[in-house]
Amino acid sequence: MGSQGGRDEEEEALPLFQRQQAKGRVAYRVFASTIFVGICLIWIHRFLYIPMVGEDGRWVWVGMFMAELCFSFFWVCTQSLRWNLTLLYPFKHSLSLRYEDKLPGIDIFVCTADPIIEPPTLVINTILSAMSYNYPSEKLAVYLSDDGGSDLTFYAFLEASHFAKYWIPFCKKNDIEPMSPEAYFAHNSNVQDITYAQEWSVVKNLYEEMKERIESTMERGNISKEIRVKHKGFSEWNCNVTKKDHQSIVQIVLDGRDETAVDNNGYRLPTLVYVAREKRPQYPHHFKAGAMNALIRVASEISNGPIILNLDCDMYVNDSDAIREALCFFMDEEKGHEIAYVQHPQNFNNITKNDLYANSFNVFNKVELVGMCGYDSAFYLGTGCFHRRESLCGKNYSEDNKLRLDIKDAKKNDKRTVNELEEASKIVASCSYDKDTQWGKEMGLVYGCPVEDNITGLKIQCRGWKSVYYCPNKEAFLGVAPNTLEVALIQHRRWAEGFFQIFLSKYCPFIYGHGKIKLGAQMGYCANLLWAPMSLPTLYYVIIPPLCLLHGIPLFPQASSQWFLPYAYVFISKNAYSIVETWVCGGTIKAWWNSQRMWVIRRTTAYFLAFIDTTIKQLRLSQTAFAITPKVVTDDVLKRYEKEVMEFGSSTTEVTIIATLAMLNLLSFVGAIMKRIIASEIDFNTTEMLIPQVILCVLVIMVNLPVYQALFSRNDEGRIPQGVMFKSIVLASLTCMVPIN
Ligand SMILES: O=c1ccn([C@@H]2O[C@H](COP(=O)(O)OP(=O)(O)O[C@H]3O[C@H](CO)[C@@H](O)[C@H](O)[C@H]3O)[C@@H](O)[C@H]2O)c(=O)[nH]1
Ligand SMILES: [Mn+2]
Repeated sequence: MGSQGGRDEEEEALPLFQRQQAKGRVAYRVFASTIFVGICLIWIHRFLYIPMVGEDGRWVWVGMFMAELCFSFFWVCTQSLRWNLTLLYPFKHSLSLRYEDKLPGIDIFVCTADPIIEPPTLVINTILSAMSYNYPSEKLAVYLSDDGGSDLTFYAFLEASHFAKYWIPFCKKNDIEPMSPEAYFAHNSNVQDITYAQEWSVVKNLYEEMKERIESTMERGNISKEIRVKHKGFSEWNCNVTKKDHQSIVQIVLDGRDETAVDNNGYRLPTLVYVAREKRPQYPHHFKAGAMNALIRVASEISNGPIILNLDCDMYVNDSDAIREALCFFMDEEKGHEIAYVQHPQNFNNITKNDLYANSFNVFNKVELVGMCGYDSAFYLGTGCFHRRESLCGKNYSEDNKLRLDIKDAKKNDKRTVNELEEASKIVASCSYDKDTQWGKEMGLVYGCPVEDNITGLKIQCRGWKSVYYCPNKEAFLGVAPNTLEVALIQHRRWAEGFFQIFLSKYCPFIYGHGKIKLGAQMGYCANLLWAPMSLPTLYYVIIPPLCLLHGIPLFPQASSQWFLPYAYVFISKNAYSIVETWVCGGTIKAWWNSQRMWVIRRTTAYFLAFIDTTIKQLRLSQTAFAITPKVVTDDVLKRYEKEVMEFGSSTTEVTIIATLAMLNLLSFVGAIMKRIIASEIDFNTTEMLIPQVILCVLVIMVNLPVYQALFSRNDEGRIPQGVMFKSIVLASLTCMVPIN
């Protein structure tokens, strides 16, 4: 007994999580410093060798200098993300030992916005996975916000609530992971394990049948009379309900307080609530931020869990212990009370081997976010994030927040009936509720920005809270990444636009965060916020050097000069480092190459268009819409994605820019060579001076190989349309004829 007590005390003294600085920091800092020296030498060279007035290429030279200054500044910002890598390790066993009977209530929020773009089967898989956590069910409440206001989604939701009674005990008993039935059955199509083979096939059949019912209802496009009579909730959908115009709908489908609401094994079920907040055309609904804020208020009426987990509808739960791990941070006796949120990386279950569209965020997840955590200012990424309700609702940090997590029981004694709770919730979910209040300003997620997550995270940190980033070996959540170029660019355009808006607003981290968050964190934020303006130097670099090559104007020191060294050193060492970084983070070399292509494409298209949009909007002060990323594609497109063939398809501005830039580099290169061949006298001196531009041009051409294929040698639907091809050739040729000096 005595020794047992001693062990407990020892155990009690231990923290619930540990912080560790990554190895190799000193080596990296030395390396980065050498690059910085190289960059300074480049500036000196640019400055000393500006062509004289009247000499060829004076202005393009100045332009190169400016572009390089931008690249340098941006590079310095990205260094802050690598300077101070800090990893966190939670101890979930200590948590169970100390707090198993004091675990707080958790509210899980799932957002969906459109039954076509985000099919209900996808949504309910997320819901079912969230209901099946290894966590006391009566302490879990799962809320779905349906901005599509669709009875089809509601129908699928109801089906899920029935199926949950089989699925949750099945998961808990057999330690099933991932807890999304779709993902689980896709990966385990054949069970050998005899002990639960029978149960397995029963559950699988139930799932398949449910899926079929939902899908056939989706195909029909409306809810049949037989189904309608089965639940009172359907009466909310009368003929006046449209996506953009309807009353609040709140349906508590499962009530966790109800001790008779049990699964097939007799265990309690989590609370399950469907919410479609009121929408009226004359009220702005603020997209996802508005949806989240409505959920915060509705949940405060019903379960009021002190911790909120926020998930996008396509992000299912992959690790059943993720809540417990997150709680280790919040419940740590010494540091826990400072932490506002615990962000997980965004991982995806549909990334191809060589990550064709650079969607995996490998380096971002494993390096840059870890770097932000070093400043206690992890980004909020909008999904896969555990929030402390108080900090999300606008509370400032103060020392005496300590362990306020067990306010959980406050709602246990709530004697209101389900009906009364629903009515109270409808009021807080109405569209006029947050008009002229602090919601969207100081409370909840911030309105008016397409990257509501980033700006909300920044605001929380500036209120004094810390935030942590936790990247476990086993992914806690898995989502769906865009699998066409178009969608990938839509997403990046939205982000770049939102980021740049933040930079230009009063929330610019250097001003707003000054004195509130560390300088490294301010710089880290800006490494994202400056995506859009970084398109300009990038465009300059892929347009001007090839044109100057064509016109015989050298822009770099000749290869034999000593000034060439800093250019070569910076270029080679930076890229070599980035290859190693990708590889260490688990990517292939080809993935790195693909990411270079996407880097050029994103910057010259999505970020550039975002730059223009933002600039125009700054003048007109209009609000940006949130373009939802579609999550399903046709089989044809999917096949090409799996074979890693790029999908260009339609004649968008983006594709035109991509094709034109590729053609421009090709034409300049070929033109330059032809000129040298035709010219009777070759001036070896300029030829040598042009070598760096030849290298640059060849690299751009190589990285664009899939673009040339899509222009000239493919005939599937994903190729670049002929109209775009002609347009790009004409545009590129015209550009080649522009005189340069
Ligand atoms: O009016 C809206 C629009 C979107 N959503 C939901 O927001 C989520 C994210 O939308 P999605 O189209 O999938 O955008 P992504 O580009 O994948 O989202 C990333 O970027 C967003 C910010 O731009 C973050 O909010 C997301 O969490 C993050 O995953 C989805 O669950 C949507 O259902 C709404 O609830 N209401
Ligand atoms: Mn998404």
